[in-house]
Amino acid sequence: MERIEHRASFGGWQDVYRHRSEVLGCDMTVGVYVPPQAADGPCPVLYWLSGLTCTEQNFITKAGAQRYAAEHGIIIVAPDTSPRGDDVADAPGYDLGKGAGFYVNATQDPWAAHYRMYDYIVDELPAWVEADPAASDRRAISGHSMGGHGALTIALKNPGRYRSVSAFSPIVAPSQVPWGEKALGAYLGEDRDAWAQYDTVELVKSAKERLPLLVDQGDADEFLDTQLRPQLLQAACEAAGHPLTLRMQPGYDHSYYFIASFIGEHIAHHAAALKG
Ligand SMILES: N[C@@H](CCC(=O)N[C@@H](CSC=O)C(=O)NCC(=O)O)C(=O)O
Repeated sequence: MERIEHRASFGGWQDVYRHRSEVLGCDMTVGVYVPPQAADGPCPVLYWLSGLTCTEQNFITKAGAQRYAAEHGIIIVAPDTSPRGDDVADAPGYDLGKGAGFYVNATQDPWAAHYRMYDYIVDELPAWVEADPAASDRRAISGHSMGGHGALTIALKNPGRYRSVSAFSPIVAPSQVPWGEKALGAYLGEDRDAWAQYDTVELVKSAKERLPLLVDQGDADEFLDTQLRPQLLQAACEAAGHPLTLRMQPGYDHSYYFIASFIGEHIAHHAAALKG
């Protein structure tokens, strides 16, 4: 493990680490914000999952989350979005391969060798984080777009592991939209039954824990009707009796300007759950 960035921020530290992932078979970079409260004892951890084309840098440089993490005493862990390296498979488009891991465990060649982002986020990354005495095992999870899909599916598939979950502009039904059909088809094969285990709209039907979902969605989002389709989540939650707060935010697009506008409210939401 190597610390490759270390910058003072709101009384704490915005760090970036490179560490070996055995699950992914490559080195990974991870942003870790450590609030000032960590000097006095372990702090809860919010895991942030970024979207297509992102590395750990997008969230830590654009979201403005450090101010709120420092206010509430929350560590924020923001990993890269796929395995990396010369021996890792890739594809020409921005929506498959490097930068587009979709938070699944791939079963198909050439992806299966490295693309195990689900296991990395659920198990290996928290084990690495929680080996540090600054971090507690009180966890929350959030993300944007592909990362919103990751946060929602991971929380729904792991009852009891997270105290709260939220998402910005998530892909809620990857089995029904072009980004998801392309990625799940490549990573999992053409059997659509295998896709359901990574599809929020499918997972809410039989969720074992009714963890409330907080979702913010801009109504001027360029991907709203083609890739995101939050009304599918609303209908699935209503049918299943799953608690959902879906906030359509007028005028906001898909960018980090949107995330920066509401990240403080999301961190306050997670802080309330993490304190309890
Ligand atoms: N047309 C874009 C598509 C990539 C894009 O918009 N990525 C979003 C996430 S989309 C869903 O996961 C993003 O977060 N980009 C990084 C940023 O800093 O804004 C393209 O070709 O890049």
